[in-house]
Parts: sequence; C-alpha cells; structure tokens
Amino acid sequence: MTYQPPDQQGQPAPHGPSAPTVPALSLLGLAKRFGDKIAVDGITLDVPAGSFYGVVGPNGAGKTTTLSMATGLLRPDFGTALVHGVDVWQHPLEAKKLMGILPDGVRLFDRLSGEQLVTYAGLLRGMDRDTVTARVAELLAALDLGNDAGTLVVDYSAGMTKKIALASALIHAPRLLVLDEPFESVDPISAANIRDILDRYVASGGTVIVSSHVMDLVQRMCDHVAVVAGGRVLAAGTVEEVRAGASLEDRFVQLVGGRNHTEGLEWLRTF
Ligand SMILES: Nc1ncnc2c1ncn2[C@@H]1O[C@H](COP(=O)(O)OP(=O)(O)OP(=O)(O)O)[C@@H](O)[C@H]1O
Repeated sequence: MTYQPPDQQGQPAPHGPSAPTVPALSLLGLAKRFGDKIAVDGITLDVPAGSFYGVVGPNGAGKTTTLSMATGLLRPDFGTALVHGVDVWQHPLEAKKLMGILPDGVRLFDRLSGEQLVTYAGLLRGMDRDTVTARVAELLAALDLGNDAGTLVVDYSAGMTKKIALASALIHAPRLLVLDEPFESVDPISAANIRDILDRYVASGGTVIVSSHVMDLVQRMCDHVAVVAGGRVLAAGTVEEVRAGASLEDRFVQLVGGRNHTEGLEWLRTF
C-alpha cells in the first residue's frame, strides 16, 4: 500500500515524540470576497502545536472571516486549512473532532438552560452521558456559572453567554481551541479564570488561537501572534519577534497605521 499523507486519509497526523511537527493549524492562501469587498486576501499562516496564538487586527481586518474559514464555518473562495494535518474542507468531520470553536456572534440554542446546552454539546460529540455530566458540572463551576446552571441561556447576560459558549467548545477536550474574542463582555474575575483554564490546557499540549483587540492581554497571555490588516498577515511569529522590543500595542499601531489625530469634530467641544 502506498503512503498517503494524513489529510488524504482524513486521519489526524500522528503525534508523539517521534512524530514530525505538524502545525495545529495550517492556512495556505486562504481568500474570501464578499461582492466587491476582498475580506481575506490570501492568508498563509502556521500555528505551531502547543502554542497560545493571538490574532490581532483592526476592525474589519478579516480575523473573523479567516477563523470561520479555518474552522469549517465559511467556505473559502481559495486556499486550504489543515487542522493537525487534516483538511477542514475535504474531511470536515475528522477535522471538527479535533477542534473546539467559539465563533463570533454565536447563535446558541438559547431556550435550553446553560447546563442543558453544554450537556447537549457533549452528547452531540458522541460522549457518554456520565462523562458529560461530570464535565458539565466541573466546567460550570470553573466558569462561575454553577448558580445559573438552570437558567435559560436566553436570560443570560452577554458575558454569561460567552462563557457558556466557551464551555460548549471545551466539553470534548479538543486538541485545538479557536476562540473569537473570548474575553469580550467577560468580567475580570471570570476572564482570569478562563485564562487559567487556557494556560493549563496549553501546558498540557493543547493549542489555543484567540482573536482579540486587547493588545496588553495578547502580549501577556500568548506566545505567538499574527497581526492581520486588510485581509493580509502583516507580521507573524513569537510575540517577542513581532513586537521587536516595543510594546505589542505600539508595534501594532506602527504596522497597521491609521491613527487619526483628532482634528475636526470641533462641534463636539461646543456644548
Ligand atoms: N457576510 C458578509 N457580507 C459582506 N461583507 C462581509 C461579511 N462578513 C465580513 N464582511 C466584510 O469583510 C471584512 C472583514 O470582516 P471580519 O468580520 O472578518 O473582520 P474582523 O477583523 O473580524 O473585524 P472586527 O475586529 O471588527 O470583528 C469587513 O470589511 C466586513 O465588512
């Protein structure tokens, strides 16, 4: 039998000490256009396995569009996305087993309680009920949702909704977590708890990709970062490499440009 690369077999690439280092996520020339608007203009990026990877960029940079194409939520016009060597669009079932996703503006089954929603996510992943029950209780406690387990998700605040969506992404212990703005609307204590969970997950070999606008957070939390603007990668590498001695925020402004020195708006000072 001839050797087939892992993506052609639809199997995850082998892992372990002797395995070649396959990136957790490999994007090759991903591109997407909406009408006349080129949202993503050929993004190529490797996310090393075991990294805590930040994706930063200004509003409209193409972060959500890129992550959606990378995780099987939005079909690319061009390009390939491989998760641990598995082609997301050729072998979506195999690829999705390896991923936990927190999409932007996620629509949840919000007539379920928080506990029911996460349980449902686990059962949909084919997990047995006892394991699901135990993990749901642990996740809800870790995310400070224990007291609201029985509340309908429709009645959750924005931050609680974010946390229950995150719990649903974690329940099957995926090898790769792709989190679009996981800290948006989340209070500082819960954010610190989430960071602890993610740190421990990465320390045990998982890979996390987060998009965020909070440079300070990305600089403290991530070991790698990509700066995206206009649908392209402007810089990518370790946080140290990208910030090149400056703060990530200063480097970001330098790379992306576009600071408006607030001339105009005189009327705003005429009250
Ligand atoms: N469904 C869509 N239809 C039309 N245009 C879209 C659609 N989705 C995204 N776009 C456009 O594509 C570009 C990239 O959007 P995207 O949401 O990927 O940016 P982003 O970097 O995630 O922005 P933000 O930081 O504001 O969330 C924007 O110009 C946006 O208007």
